[in-house]
Amino acid sequence: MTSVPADLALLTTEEMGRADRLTIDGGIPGTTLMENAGRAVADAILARYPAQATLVLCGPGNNGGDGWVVARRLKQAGFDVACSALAPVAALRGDAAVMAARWNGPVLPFEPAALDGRTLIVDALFGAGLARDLDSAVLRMIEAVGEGRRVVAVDLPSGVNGDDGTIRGGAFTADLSVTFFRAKPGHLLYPGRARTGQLVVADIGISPSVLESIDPKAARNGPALFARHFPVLRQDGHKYDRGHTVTLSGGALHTGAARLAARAALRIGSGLVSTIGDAEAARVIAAHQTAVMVAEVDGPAGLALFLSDRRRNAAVIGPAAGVGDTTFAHCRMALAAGCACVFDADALTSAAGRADILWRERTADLVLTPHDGEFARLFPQLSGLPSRAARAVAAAKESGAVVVLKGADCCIAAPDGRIAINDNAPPTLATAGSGDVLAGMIGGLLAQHMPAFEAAAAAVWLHGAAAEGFGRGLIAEDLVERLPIALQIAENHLRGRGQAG
Ligand SMILES: NC(=O)C1=CN([C@@H]2O[C@H](COP(=O)(O)OP(=O)(O)OC[C@H]3O[C@@H](n4cnc5c(N)ncnc54)[C@H](OP(=O)(O)O)[C@@H]3O)[C@@H](O)[C@H]2O)[C@@H](O)CC1
Ligand SMILES: [K+]
Repeated sequence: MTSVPADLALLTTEEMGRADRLTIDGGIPGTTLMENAGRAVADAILARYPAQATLVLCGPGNNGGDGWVVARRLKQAGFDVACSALAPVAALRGDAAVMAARWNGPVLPFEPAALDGRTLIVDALFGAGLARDLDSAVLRMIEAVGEGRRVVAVDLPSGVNGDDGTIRGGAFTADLSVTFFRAKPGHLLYPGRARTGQLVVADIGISPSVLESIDPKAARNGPALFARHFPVLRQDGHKYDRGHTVTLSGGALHTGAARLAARAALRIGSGLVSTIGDAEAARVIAAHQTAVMVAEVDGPAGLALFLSDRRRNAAVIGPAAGVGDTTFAHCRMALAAGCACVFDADALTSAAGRADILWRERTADLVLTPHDGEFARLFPQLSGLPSRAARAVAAAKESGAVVVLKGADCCIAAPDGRIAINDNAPPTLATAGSGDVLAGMIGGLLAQHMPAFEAAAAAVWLHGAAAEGFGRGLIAEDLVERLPIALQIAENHLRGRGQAG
């Protein structure tokens, strides 16, 4: 078994290199893999675009090797094709040299003039082997390609770092990227994701069995990642089997966030949910809630007493809680009570500069849900890491918590190094209260005894699925009401009726 589901695995460039080597060592020649790779790109083009004047930009390594194959295959299919090679063809080595020798069409100098009259550009300059920033000759070519032409990237748009989606000096913006065997983190992480265009993952003859020894730690988030741990509704089940989520409210004028979180926890299946707050807040909450229970709880000591009932097994602290010592004390009380905790929003800001106390006092599952600003306050020492994924993984290792680094490419990281990258969130999710709903969803799944990493991954994916297709006008309340639809979509995926993943 691999740490992440084999179908959803994302491979770093080093891991992909191992997959290639294991396959070649297993008896499939490198030239066969390269021929399969080039054919897959050509087929993806032929399936989408009419015959047209095409330029294939070939780099000095095996990515360029794929390019010579694409050129030959498109020419065979009736395209008018020329190649332009970054390095002298005579200097090519290995499989790439073999494929270049099989090309019997024009090879133009690597100059912007080569683009004249060509409407389709195949970018086969660099893929997994990108080792440094692009030089001026390549940047000039990218600029000359401009926006009027269609770009198809082989493996990755040149300039995108496959490991983390960062850009090395500049990068092509592709309409279509065809990668091999498995997607790479850089396809899903911004800014790389914005350069990737439509992503096709092609089978080039590498057996999924190589993943056993590679044991990748990164995955695209999807139902298969959390299905095994998702709460099952038993015919003879009872609401008390499905946990009790507690969401802590801010003051009387700040109860909405905890109420949203509570309703989301209930919708996602928590058997019981309580929203608690001080005397004034409790009265406001009581005027709004029906299925969610309300309790008056005053201060950290009151919270400790309330949570001493072990049936209240998950707590969401932070939404509109207020920044300061009281919220920090609430976090410590929740940890001491031994329930699973979600710390969000003001809980995270309140912990800035003293978060190590929380990491030491953690007794059960803990999930942190920062956006980038909260993350920087909580983990200032990690802000220099090059990507959001790297920051999330390092923070999870440091805190012992599952870290949900929110954003369009939300990263969910576990202390053991696993990371799920989410890609189903529409931009409409960036709306007030959306984070409160997510925190409540995670709390509701923790209450149902789901392990923290899978609970967080499931909540993030369902949050995206709930928003998908709604369009403009989505508000946080809609998300909660659409959770049953999202749950149904997840079930359909798992029955193989939805899209892969
Ligand atoms: N392995 C396999 O069997 C299979 C691999 N496949 C394909 O191979 C690709 C990986 O091939 P790869 O490892 O040769 O790396 P690649 O991306 O071609 O670049 C390396 C070359 O670029 C150069 N270079 C790097 N950065 C540069 C820069 N900024 N500016 C200028 N030069 C730069 C670098 O030079 P060096 O650093 O050595 O000086 C080296 O010459 C992979 O993405 C997939 O498409 C498929 O065919 C399936 C089978
Ligand atoms: K490329």
